[in-house]
Amino acid sequence: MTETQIRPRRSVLYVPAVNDRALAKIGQLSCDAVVIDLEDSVAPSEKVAARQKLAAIFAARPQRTEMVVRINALSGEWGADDLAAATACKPDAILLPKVDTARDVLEAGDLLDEADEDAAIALWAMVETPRGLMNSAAIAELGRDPASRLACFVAGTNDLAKETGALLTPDRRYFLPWLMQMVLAARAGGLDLIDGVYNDFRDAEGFSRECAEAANMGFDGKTLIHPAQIEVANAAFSPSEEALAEARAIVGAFALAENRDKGVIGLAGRMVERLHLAQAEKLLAKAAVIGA
Ligand SMILES: CC(C)(COP(=O)(O)OP(=O)(O)OC[C@H]1O[C@@H](n2cnc3c(N)ncnc32)[C@H](O)[C@@H]1OP(=O)(O)O)[C@@H](O)C(=O)NCCC(=O)NCCSC(=O)C[C@H](O)C(=O)O
Ligand SMILES: [Mg+2]
Repeated sequence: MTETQIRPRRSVLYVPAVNDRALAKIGQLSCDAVVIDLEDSVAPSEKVAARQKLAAIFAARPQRTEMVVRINALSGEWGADDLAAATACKPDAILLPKVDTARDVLEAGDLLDEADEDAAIALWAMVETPRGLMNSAAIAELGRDPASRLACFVAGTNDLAKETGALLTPDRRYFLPWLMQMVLAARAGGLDLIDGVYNDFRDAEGFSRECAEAANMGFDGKTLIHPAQIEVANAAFSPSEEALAEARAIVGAFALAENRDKGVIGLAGRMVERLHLAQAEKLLAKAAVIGA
Protein backbone atom coordinates (compact mmCIF):
# COMPACT_ATOMS: atom_id res chain seq x y z
CA MET A 1 0.00 0.00 0.00
CA THR A 2 1.43 3.40 -0.96
CA GLU A 3 1.35 6.50 1.26
CA THR A 4 -1.26 8.12 -0.98
CA GLN A 5 -3.66 5.21 -0.33
CA ILE A 6 -3.29 5.36 3.45
CA ARG A 7 -5.80 7.39 5.42
CA PRO A 8 -5.29 7.18 9.18
CA ARG A 9 -8.53 6.57 11.06
CA ARG A 10 -7.13 6.23 14.57
CA SER A 11 -9.58 8.60 16.20
CA VAL A 12 -13.10 9.03 14.80
CA LEU A 13 -15.11 11.48 16.89
CA TYR A 14 -18.91 11.58 16.89
CA VAL A 15 -20.31 15.08 17.15
CA PRO A 16 -24.11 15.47 17.48
CA ALA A 17 -25.33 17.76 14.69
CA VAL A 18 -27.42 19.66 17.24
CA ASN A 19 -24.61 20.44 19.71
CA ASP A 20 -23.33 23.88 18.66
CA ARG A 21 -20.64 24.10 21.34
CA ALA A 22 -19.19 20.75 20.30
CA LEU A 23 -19.44 21.61 16.61
CA ALA A 24 -17.50 24.83 17.21
CA LYS A 25 -14.56 22.77 18.48
CA ILE A 26 -14.09 20.55 15.43
CA GLY A 27 -11.44 22.72 13.77
CA GLN A 28 -9.21 22.69 16.87
CA LEU A 29 -9.30 18.94 17.45
CA SER A 30 -6.58 16.50 16.39
CA CYS A 31 -8.86 13.57 15.58
CA ASP A 32 -8.37 11.89 12.20
CA ALA A 33 -12.09 11.95 11.40
CA VAL A 34 -15.32 13.49 12.61
CA VAL A 35 -18.75 11.89 12.26
CA ILE A 36 -21.52 14.47 12.29
CA ASP A 37 -24.34 12.49 13.84
CA LEU A 38 -27.96 12.75 12.76
CA GLU A 39 -28.90 9.41 14.31
CA ASP A 40 -28.87 8.29 17.93
CA SER A 41 -27.57 11.48 19.55
CA VAL A 42 -30.39 13.49 17.99
CA ALA A 43 -33.88 13.31 19.50
CA PRO A 44 -36.82 12.66 17.12
CA SER A 45 -38.11 16.20 17.68
CA GLU A 46 -34.75 17.61 16.47
CA LYS A 47 -34.19 15.41 13.40
CA VAL A 48 -35.24 17.98 10.82
CA ALA A 49 -33.37 20.85 12.48
CA ALA A 50 -30.24 18.71 12.74
CA ARG A 51 -30.34 17.92 9.02
CA GLN A 52 -30.80 21.59 8.18
CA LYS A 53 -27.58 22.44 10.02
CA LEU A 54 -25.41 20.25 7.80
CA ALA A 55 -24.76 22.89 5.13
CA ALA A 56 -23.40 25.41 7.66
CA ILE A 57 -21.31 22.74 9.38
CA PHE A 58 -19.69 21.74 6.09
CA ALA A 59 -19.17 25.34 5.00
CA ALA A 60 -16.76 25.61 7.94
CA ARG A 61 -15.21 22.14 7.58
CA PRO A 62 -11.54 21.72 8.51
CA GLN A 63 -9.46 20.58 5.53
CA ARG A 64 -7.22 18.01 7.20
CA THR A 65 -9.97 16.09 9.01
CA GLU A 66 -11.97 13.40 7.26
CA MET A 67 -15.63 14.45 7.50
CA VAL A 68 -18.39 11.84 7.69
CA VAL A 69 -22.16 12.14 8.20
CA ARG A 70 -24.09 9.42 10.03
CA ILE A 71 -27.62 9.45 8.64
CA ASN A 72 -30.71 7.75 10.02
CA ALA A 73 -31.61 4.34 8.61
CA LEU A 74 -32.92 4.53 5.05
CA SER A 75 -35.80 2.26 6.07
CA GLY A 76 -37.10 4.95 8.46
CA GLU A 77 -38.85 8.28 7.96
CA TRP A 78 -35.73 10.49 8.01
CA GLY A 79 -33.12 8.42 6.17
CA ALA A 80 -33.73 9.39 2.54
CA ASP A 81 -33.85 13.12 3.28
CA ASP A 82 -30.73 12.78 5.42
CA LEU A 83 -28.90 11.08 2.58
CA ALA A 84 -29.87 13.80 0.11
CA ALA A 85 -28.83 16.59 2.48
CA ALA A 86 -25.56 14.87 3.36
CA THR A 87 -24.71 14.23 -0.30
CA ALA A 88 -25.18 17.91 -1.12
CA CYS A 89 -22.49 18.73 1.47
CA LYS A 90 -19.93 16.46 -0.24
CA PRO A 91 -18.64 14.69 2.87
CA ASP A 92 -15.80 12.18 2.57
CA ALA A 93 -18.23 9.45 3.57
CA ILE A 94 -21.76 8.70 4.70
CA LEU A 95 -22.10 6.29 7.61
CA LEU A 96 -25.10 3.96 7.40
CA PRO A 97 -26.49 2.80 10.77
CA LYS A 98 -28.13 -0.56 11.52
CA VAL A 99 -26.99 -2.20 8.29
CA ASP A 100 -28.57 -5.66 8.15
CA THR A 101 -27.69 -6.89 4.66
CA ALA A 102 -25.54 -6.11 1.63
CA ARG A 103 -28.74 -4.86 -0.03
CA ASP A 104 -28.90 -1.97 2.49
CA VAL A 105 -25.50 -0.77 1.25
CA LEU A 106 -26.37 -1.31 -2.41
CA GLU A 107 -29.58 0.74 -2.02
CA ALA A 108 -27.67 3.62 -0.46
CA GLY A 109 -25.12 3.36 -3.28
CA ASP A 110 -27.86 3.53 -5.91
CA LEU A 111 -29.27 6.69 -4.35
CA LEU A 112 -25.78 8.20 -4.14
CA ASP A 113 -24.98 7.38 -7.76
CA GLU A 114 -27.74 9.73 -8.90
CA ALA A 115 -26.30 12.75 -7.08
CA ASP A 116 -22.59 12.01 -6.83
CA GLU A 117 -21.62 10.84 -10.30
CA ASP A 118 -17.86 10.97 -9.77
CA ALA A 119 -18.25 8.66 -6.73
CA ALA A 120 -16.29 10.96 -4.45
CA ILE A 121 -18.38 10.03 -1.41
CA ALA A 122 -17.62 6.68 0.24
CA LEU A 123 -20.00 4.57 2.29
CA TRP A 124 -19.22 3.33 5.78
CA ALA A 125 -21.43 0.72 7.43
CA MET A 126 -22.19 0.20 11.10
CA VAL A 127 -22.11 -3.41 12.26
CA GLU A 128 -24.46 -3.26 15.21
CA THR A 129 -27.40 -5.57 14.65
CA PRO A 130 -27.52 -9.35 14.98
CA ARG A 131 -28.42 -9.67 11.29
CA GLY A 132 -25.67 -7.26 10.29
CA LEU A 133 -23.13 -9.26 12.23
CA MET A 134 -24.37 -12.58 10.84
CA ASN A 135 -24.21 -11.09 7.31
CA SER A 136 -20.96 -9.19 7.84
CA ALA A 137 -18.96 -11.38 5.46
CA ALA A 138 -21.41 -10.80 2.59
CA ILE A 139 -21.62 -7.09 3.36
CA ALA A 140 -17.83 -6.74 3.49
CA GLU A 141 -17.50 -8.58 0.19
CA LEU A 142 -18.94 -5.45 -1.45
CA GLY A 143 -15.68 -3.71 -0.56
CA ARG A 144 -13.96 -5.69 -3.30
CA ASP A 145 -15.99 -3.77 -5.90
CA PRO A 146 -15.10 -0.04 -5.83
CA ALA A 147 -18.48 0.72 -7.45
CA SER A 148 -20.16 -0.22 -4.16
CA ARG A 149 -18.30 2.69 -2.44
CA LEU A 150 -18.04 0.63 0.75
CA ALA A 151 -14.78 1.56 2.51
CA CYS A 152 -15.16 0.99 6.22
CA PHE A 153 -16.95 -0.96 8.95
CA VAL A 154 -17.75 0.70 12.28
CA ALA A 155 -18.61 -1.43 15.30
CA GLY A 156 -21.74 -0.40 17.22
CA THR A 157 -21.31 -2.17 20.52
CA ASN A 158 -24.10 -0.30 22.32
CA ASP A 159 -26.71 -1.39 19.81
CA LEU A 160 -25.32 -4.92 19.76
CA ALA A 161 -25.69 -5.05 23.55
CA LYS A 162 -29.24 -3.75 23.26
CA GLU A 163 -30.24 -6.16 20.50
CA THR A 164 -28.59 -9.30 21.87
CA GLY A 165 -28.98 -8.86 25.60
CA ALA A 166 -25.26 -9.55 26.03
CA LEU A 167 -23.72 -7.50 28.80
CA LEU A 168 -21.10 -4.95 27.76
CA THR A 169 -18.66 -5.60 30.61
CA PRO A 170 -15.42 -3.62 31.10
CA ASP A 171 -13.40 -6.50 29.65
CA ARG A 172 -15.90 -6.97 26.76
CA ARG A 173 -15.64 -10.73 27.25
CA TYR A 174 -18.96 -11.52 25.52
CA PHE A 175 -18.20 -9.20 22.61
CA LEU A 176 -14.68 -10.29 21.72
CA PRO A 177 -15.75 -13.12 19.36
CA TRP A 178 -18.11 -10.77 17.53
CA LEU A 179 -15.45 -8.07 17.26
CA MET A 180 -12.97 -10.58 15.84
CA GLN A 181 -15.65 -11.71 13.38
CA MET A 182 -15.85 -8.09 12.19
CA VAL A 183 -12.06 -7.92 11.84
CA LEU A 184 -12.04 -11.04 9.67
CA ALA A 185 -14.95 -9.90 7.49
CA ALA A 186 -13.56 -6.38 7.04
CA ARG A 187 -10.12 -7.61 6.01
CA ALA A 188 -11.61 -10.16 3.61
CA GLY A 189 -13.40 -7.27 1.90
CA GLY A 190 -10.40 -4.92 2.02
CA LEU A 191 -12.22 -2.55 4.38
CA ASP A 192 -10.94 -0.38 7.20
CA LEU A 193 -12.43 -1.16 10.59
CA ILE A 194 -13.14 1.15 13.53
CA ASP A 195 -13.96 -0.12 17.02
CA GLY A 196 -17.04 0.95 19.01
CA VAL A 197 -17.26 3.76 21.56
CA TYR A 198 -16.22 3.69 25.22
CA ASN A 199 -19.17 5.22 27.05
CA ASP A 200 -17.45 6.07 30.35
CA PHE A 201 -15.58 9.08 28.97
CA ARG A 202 -14.14 10.11 32.36
CA ASP A 203 -12.40 6.72 32.78
CA ALA A 204 -9.09 7.41 31.04
CA GLU A 205 -7.44 4.22 32.27
CA GLY A 206 -10.22 1.92 31.08
CA PHE A 207 -10.37 3.72 27.75
CA SER A 208 -6.62 3.39 27.25
CA ARG A 209 -6.84 -0.35 27.99
CA GLU A 210 -9.68 -0.81 25.50
CA CYS A 211 -7.78 1.12 22.78
CA ALA A 212 -4.70 -1.06 23.27
CA GLU A 213 -6.87 -4.17 23.07
CA ALA A 214 -8.56 -2.97 19.87
CA ALA A 215 -5.20 -2.15 18.26
CA ASN A 216 -3.94 -5.64 19.12
CA MET A 217 -7.12 -7.16 17.65
CA GLY A 218 -6.45 -5.48 14.31
CA PHE A 219 -8.76 -2.45 14.39
CA ASP A 220 -7.55 0.70 12.60
CA GLY A 221 -8.97 3.05 15.19
CA LYS A 222 -11.70 3.78 17.69
CA THR A 223 -14.91 5.75 17.51
CA LEU A 224 -14.98 8.42 20.21
CA ILE A 225 -17.61 10.45 22.00
CA HIS A 226 -15.49 13.05 23.79
CA PRO A 227 -12.43 15.18 22.88
CA ALA A 228 -10.58 13.87 25.95
CA GLN A 229 -10.35 10.50 24.19
CA ILE A 230 -8.55 11.74 21.05
CA GLU A 231 -4.90 11.75 22.11
CA VAL A 232 -5.13 8.34 23.76
CA ALA A 233 -6.63 6.83 20.62
CA ASN A 234 -4.08 8.53 18.35
CA ALA A 235 -1.25 7.09 20.43
CA ALA A 236 -2.74 3.60 20.71
CA PHE A 237 -3.29 3.20 16.97
CA SER A 238 0.04 4.71 15.90
CA PRO A 239 3.00 2.37 15.35
CA SER A 240 5.14 2.18 18.49
CA GLU A 241 8.84 3.16 18.43
CA GLU A 242 9.68 -0.49 19.00
CA ALA A 243 7.59 -1.63 16.04
CA LEU A 244 9.12 1.07 13.83
CA ALA A 245 12.66 0.10 14.81
CA GLU A 246 11.91 -3.53 13.98
CA ALA A 247 10.35 -2.54 10.65
CA ARG A 248 13.42 -0.47 9.73
CA ALA A 249 15.68 -3.38 10.64
CA ILE A 250 13.71 -5.75 8.38
CA VAL A 251 13.75 -3.33 5.45
CA GLY A 252 17.47 -2.74 6.00
CA ALA A 253 18.24 -6.46 6.18
CA PHE A 254 16.45 -7.29 2.92
CA ALA A 255 18.22 -4.36 1.21
CA LEU A 256 21.64 -5.93 1.86
CA ALA A 257 23.23 -7.36 -1.28
CA GLU A 258 23.49 -10.85 0.22
CA ASN A 259 19.74 -10.94 1.04
CA ARG A 260 18.32 -9.27 -2.02
CA ASP A 261 17.38 -12.54 -3.72
CA LYS A 262 16.40 -14.46 -0.62
CA GLY A 263 12.86 -15.37 0.42
CA VAL A 264 13.70 -15.91 4.06
CA ILE A 265 16.48 -14.67 6.34
CA GLY A 266 17.40 -14.86 10.01
CA LEU A 267 17.37 -11.55 11.89
CA ALA A 268 18.27 -11.28 15.57
CA GLY A 269 17.43 -14.94 16.05
CA ARG A 270 14.07 -14.78 14.29
CA MET A 271 12.81 -15.99 10.94
CA VAL A 272 11.86 -13.11 8.65
CA GLU A 273 10.16 -13.67 5.30
CA ARG A 274 9.17 -11.33 2.52
CA LEU A 275 5.64 -11.16 3.94
CA HIS A 276 7.23 -9.55 7.00
CA LEU A 277 9.02 -7.12 4.67
CA ALA A 278 5.66 -6.15 3.14
CA GLN A 279 4.20 -5.68 6.63
CA ALA A 280 7.22 -3.58 7.65
CA GLU A 281 6.95 -1.36 4.57
CA LYS A 282 3.23 -0.84 5.22
CA LEU A 283 3.90 0.14 8.82
CA LEU A 284 6.61 2.63 7.80
CA ALA A 285 4.32 4.12 5.15
CA LYS A 286 1.55 4.54 7.74
CA ALA A 287 3.99 6.17 10.17
CA ALA A 288 5.11 8.56 7.44
CA VAL A 289 1.51 9.61 6.76
CA ILE A 290 0.75 10.04 10.46
CA GLY A 291 3.96 12.01 10.94
CA ALA A 292 3.08 14.26 8.06
C1 LIG B 1 -21.27 12.58 26.32
C2 LIG B 1 -21.50 14.06 26.21
C3 LIG B 1 -23.00 14.35 26.25
C4 LIG B 1 -20.83 14.77 27.39
O1 LIG B 1 -20.95 16.17 27.16
P1 LIG B 1 -20.54 17.23 28.27
O2 LIG B 1 -21.21 16.87 29.58
O3 LIG B 1 -20.80 18.59 27.70
O4 LIG B 1 -18.98 16.99 28.45
P2 LIG B 1 -17.89 17.98 28.95
O5 LIG B 1 -18.47 19.03 29.80
O6 LIG B 1 -16.81 17.14 29.55
O7 LIG B 1 -17.32 18.62 27.61
C5 LIG B 1 -16.13 19.38 27.63
C6 LIG B 1 -16.05 20.20 26.37
O8 LIG B 1 -15.94 19.34 25.26
C7 LIG B 1 -16.99 19.58 24.35
N1 LIG B 1 -17.42 18.30 23.78
C8 LIG B 1 -18.00 17.28 24.44
N2 LIG B 1 -18.24 16.26 23.61
C9 LIG B 1 -17.81 16.67 22.39
C10 LIG B 1 -17.78 16.05 21.12
N3 LIG B 1 -18.30 14.82 20.93
N4 LIG B 1 -17.23 16.72 20.10
C11 LIG B 1 -16.73 17.95 20.26
N5 LIG B 1 -16.71 18.61 21.46
C12 LIG B 1 -17.27 17.96 22.49
C13 LIG B 1 -18.10 20.21 25.15
O9 LIG B 1 -18.91 21.00 24.32
C14 LIG B 1 -17.31 21.02 26.17
O10 LIG B 1 -16.89 22.23 25.60
P3 LIG B 1 -17.61 23.60 26.07
O11 LIG B 1 -19.04 23.42 25.73
O12 LIG B 1 -16.97 24.66 25.25
O13 LIG B 1 -17.36 23.72 27.53
C15 LIG B 1 -20.87 14.61 24.91
O14 LIG B 1 -19.50 14.37 24.97
C16 LIG B 1 -21.47 14.06 23.63
O15 LIG B 1 -22.55 14.43 23.25
N6 LIG B 1 -20.74 13.19 22.96
C17 LIG B 1 -21.15 12.63 21.68
C18 LIG B 1 -22.35 11.70 21.84
C19 LIG B 1 -22.74 11.06 20.54
O16 LIG B 1 -22.46 11.57 19.46
N7 LIG B 1 -23.41 9.91 20.61
C20 LIG B 1 -23.76 9.15 19.42
C21 LIG B 1 -22.60 8.37 18.89
S1 LIG B 1 -22.15 6.97 19.86
C22 LIG B 1 -23.18 5.74 19.22
O17 LIG B 1 -24.18 6.03 18.66
C23 LIG B 1 -22.73 4.36 19.42
C24 LIG B 1 -23.06 3.31 18.38
O18 LIG B 1 -24.02 3.61 17.44
C25 LIG B 1 -23.37 2.05 19.12
O19 LIG B 1 -24.42 1.45 18.87
O20 LIG B 1 -22.54 1.66 19.94
MG1 LIG C 1 -25.66 2.41 17.31
